[in-house]
Amino acid sequence: MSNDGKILADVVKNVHKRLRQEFFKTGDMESVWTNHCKNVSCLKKYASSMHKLATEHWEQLRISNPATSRINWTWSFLQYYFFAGGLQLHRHKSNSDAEWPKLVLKEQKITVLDVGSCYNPFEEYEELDVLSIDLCPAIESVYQCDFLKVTLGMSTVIDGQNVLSLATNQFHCIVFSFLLEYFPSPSQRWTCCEKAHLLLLREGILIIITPDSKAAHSNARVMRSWREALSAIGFKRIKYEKLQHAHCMAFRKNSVEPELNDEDRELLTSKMYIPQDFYYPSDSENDEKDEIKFTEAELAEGFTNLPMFDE
Ligand SMILES: C[S@@+](CC[C@H](N)C(=O)[O-])C[C@H]1O[C@@H](n2cnc3c(N)ncnc32)[C@H](O)[C@@H]1O
Repeated sequence: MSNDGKILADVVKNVHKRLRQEFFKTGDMESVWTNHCKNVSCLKKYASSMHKLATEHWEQLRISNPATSRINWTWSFLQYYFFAGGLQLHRHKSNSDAEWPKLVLKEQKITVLDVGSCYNPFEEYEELDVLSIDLCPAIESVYQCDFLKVTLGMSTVIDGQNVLSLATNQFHCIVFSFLLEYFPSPSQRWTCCEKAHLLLLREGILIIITPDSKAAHSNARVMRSWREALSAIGFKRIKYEKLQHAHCMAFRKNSVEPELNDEDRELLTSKMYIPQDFYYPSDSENDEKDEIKFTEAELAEGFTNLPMFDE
């Protein structure tokens, strides 16, 4: 394994682990998150490590084996849905009422909100009009924004490098690529999904990509649980694929926001779990459990160092 890749992956993994430890110890998500957001040096180190890991290490795998890439998968799904008849097919399948304002592209561009973008991996595609946001951007073309806290309103407001507010019913697509497992609490994951629903145009697409090097069936229950939760707010999963290192899913916004009471919300939130929510993260930097579950090749890529892998 390249030592550089391992060091970078450890930085990423340890931030996730520390957040989970803090949440386990205190049970107070709000203060854990506030303190995390104030820890600028940690956020910056994470951003530069993640950027380097993705562009210098994972990119090599993308070149040698394009079918492993979450970026390629997303782009190919978006082409199918917006340019090759997918939208029309799913409109027909959903028996939608004719009253829906039809989803149209502006100047043949798909408006994308990439949440937790880090280094703007989708900017390479001309057909995408991407607004990339991150808690701590790794590069200038990504705007600073805490998606958990940002207000949603009538318009998107950007002040310098900061996004202050996001307009509802505006985006054709929202991307959560390796985002949800960053959060130590299911309620934060659920907040993100509810916000995505409000921000998307009807018939728009939420892409969720979550890391996992194991066979598809080993975390099938988790993926099914997420699908059930999202379906309750009008997201229909229309595509699922297990890549070598990730679950890739596309959810279509089929309906407007349903009325949910506190009880519904609590149940749906609990469905947004990940396996590591249920155990205390060990302090050991080189937990043996991590090592034995994966092949040499996976370890070499550093993929095992993202959370879904170290349950
Ligand atoms: C594992 S990285 C994924 C980067 C990129 N999306 C990818 O697929 O390579 C997770 C990113 O989510 C960002 N993030 C975490 N919480 C966030 C929040 N509340 N709002 C915006 N970005 C957030 C982190 O700063 C980090 O850059």
